[in-house]
Amino acid sequence: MFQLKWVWKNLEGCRKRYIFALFSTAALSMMALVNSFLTAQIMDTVFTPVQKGGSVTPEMWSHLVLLVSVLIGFTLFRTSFGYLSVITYETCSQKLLFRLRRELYANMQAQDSAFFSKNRTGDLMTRLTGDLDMVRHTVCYVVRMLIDCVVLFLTTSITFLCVDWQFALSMLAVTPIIFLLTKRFSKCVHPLYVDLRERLSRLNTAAQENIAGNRVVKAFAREDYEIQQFDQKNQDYKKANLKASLLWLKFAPYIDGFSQSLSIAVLLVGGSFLIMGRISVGTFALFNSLCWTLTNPMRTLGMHINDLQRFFASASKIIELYYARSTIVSRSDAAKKEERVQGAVRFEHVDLKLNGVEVLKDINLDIKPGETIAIMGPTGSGKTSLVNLIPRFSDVSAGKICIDDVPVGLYDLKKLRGSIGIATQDVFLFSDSVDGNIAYGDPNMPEADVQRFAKMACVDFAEKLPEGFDTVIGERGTGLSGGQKQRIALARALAVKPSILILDDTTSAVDMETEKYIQEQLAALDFDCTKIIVAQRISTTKRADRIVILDKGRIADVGTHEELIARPGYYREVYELQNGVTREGGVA
Ligand SMILES: Nc1ncnc2c1ncn2[C@@H]1O[C@H](COP(=O)(O)OP(=O)(O)OP(=O)(O)O)[C@@H](O)[C@H]1O
Repeated sequence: MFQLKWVWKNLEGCRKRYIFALFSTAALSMMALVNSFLTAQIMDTVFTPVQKGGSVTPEMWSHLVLLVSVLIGFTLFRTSFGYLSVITYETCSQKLLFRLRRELYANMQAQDSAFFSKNRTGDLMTRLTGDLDMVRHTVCYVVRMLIDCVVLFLTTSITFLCVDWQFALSMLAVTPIIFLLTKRFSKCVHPLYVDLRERLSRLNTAAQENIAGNRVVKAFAREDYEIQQFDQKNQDYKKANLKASLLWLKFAPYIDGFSQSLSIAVLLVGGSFLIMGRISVGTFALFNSLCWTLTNPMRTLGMHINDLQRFFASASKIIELYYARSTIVSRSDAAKKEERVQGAVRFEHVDLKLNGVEVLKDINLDIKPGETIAIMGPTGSGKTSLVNLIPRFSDVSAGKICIDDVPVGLYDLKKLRGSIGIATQDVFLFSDSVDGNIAYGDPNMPEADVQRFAKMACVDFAEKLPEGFDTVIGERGTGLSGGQKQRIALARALAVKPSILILDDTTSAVDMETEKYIQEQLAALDFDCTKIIVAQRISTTKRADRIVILDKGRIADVGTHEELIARPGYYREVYELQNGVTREGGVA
């Protein structure tokens, strides 16, 4: 039920309209009885006397015309009112959908990397599409139908009881059985819909991963395997769907059967009462014509409860996302520094544990403003994890990191990240022009600046693209080589004129000549910038002021290129390996 409360909370701004829509549904359901009443009136006051041999008087004609006119007028009114009601439901539900989509998307933007590693993309997409649509469907249709069922059933029952309680009770006798069956069905179907929702999410995740990784699939010629895997998930989803539908089919014959028995009761009991003269033809016609207003709610209630259970399963998933809070947020007392960050970075006894795995241990490092630090170490030694701590992509488990002597946790997150330019190991470019990608951090960047940073990062190849810097690249755009993508990512990081520039293996796919040019450009930046460069190539690290060697999450050594090649250790080994130098000092 908390799901409905949450929906109500989010209907803020259109609650009055929604209440109007709910009441209009109740009113419309009650109005459904009026036509039958008017028909019964016509029968008892006009048709029956005539059939009994009475003469047709002018009063009868005028009474007939009046009642038929009221009937037509009322039907027109009911139709227009119904139209207004549906429009109100639609506008409220669309408004709710728009708001939820926007808030969920904004909340997702605020999540940290732990959230994205825990939640699969396909699952998040399911929440933002199918699950949200289920919420809209419920607000707009299911609730309306449920109110219609309940009000129609209650008004008809009360009317029947008022007109002839014995006749009414004979018809209502089976209703408790139907309600018990519906309740049982609702209880049984809920876990099936939770399972169905999970299988849909798995299916979407499989499709999304397959689309994203289609090149790997093709490279390993694993299309058949992938189709087989997808088929399996598709089968699972189909089975879960069938299971949920078949459950309704198990209950439906009983519910339908008991509902249909009402018409038999009308004929048997009503017919006997009519023959005995206990009730008029009009009363019989009223019970007969309103029989559907009792049977229909009972027959369809199960289906609407079916939908409601789907809603509960979907809404729970959305609410999880809606209330997900990142642990990495700006503190309320975060310093609102306006001035430019100087770029001094200090690690003090920093430990980092990720999912229980000790990734960094007792890191101590003091980086001065403007210094260039290279970080090197074997795969998995913690280089990326170390640099990720500076913009708070993750938070330290112990110790602290200060920028300009202020702990990173005390910075406003936007200010902190706005002072850092980062080109990550996995280059991601948006489906936008080369220009747009470079100016991502500042969409108002003058074209001259874009060109300047593009030149620094050697994005000269863009001029040869079909539409130059306006060529759309990224997911749906022109294909680029790994090195070209890295250069655009570097230009994007430089373009925000950061106080701290972090390059995580950014030039690994760039040729030596281009790399040399880029390094010269980085050394001559026209703004103050501390550079932290993760690299595996000696050609990249040798120009750094200091080189930090990481090993198994600890700092194993620190020194200049000359100092490190002078002593045995990881750096010298890599140097010798990359330069073809033998132990004895010769060239291999
Ligand atoms: N979210 C995580 N949960 C658990 N362990 C993690 C997580 N992220 C990274 N690790 C582990 O932390 C260690 C350091 O990873 P990191 O990516 O920082 O290494 P790296 O030195 O940058 O490696 P590479 O040179 O291959 O990029 C690895 O053993 C990795 O498996």
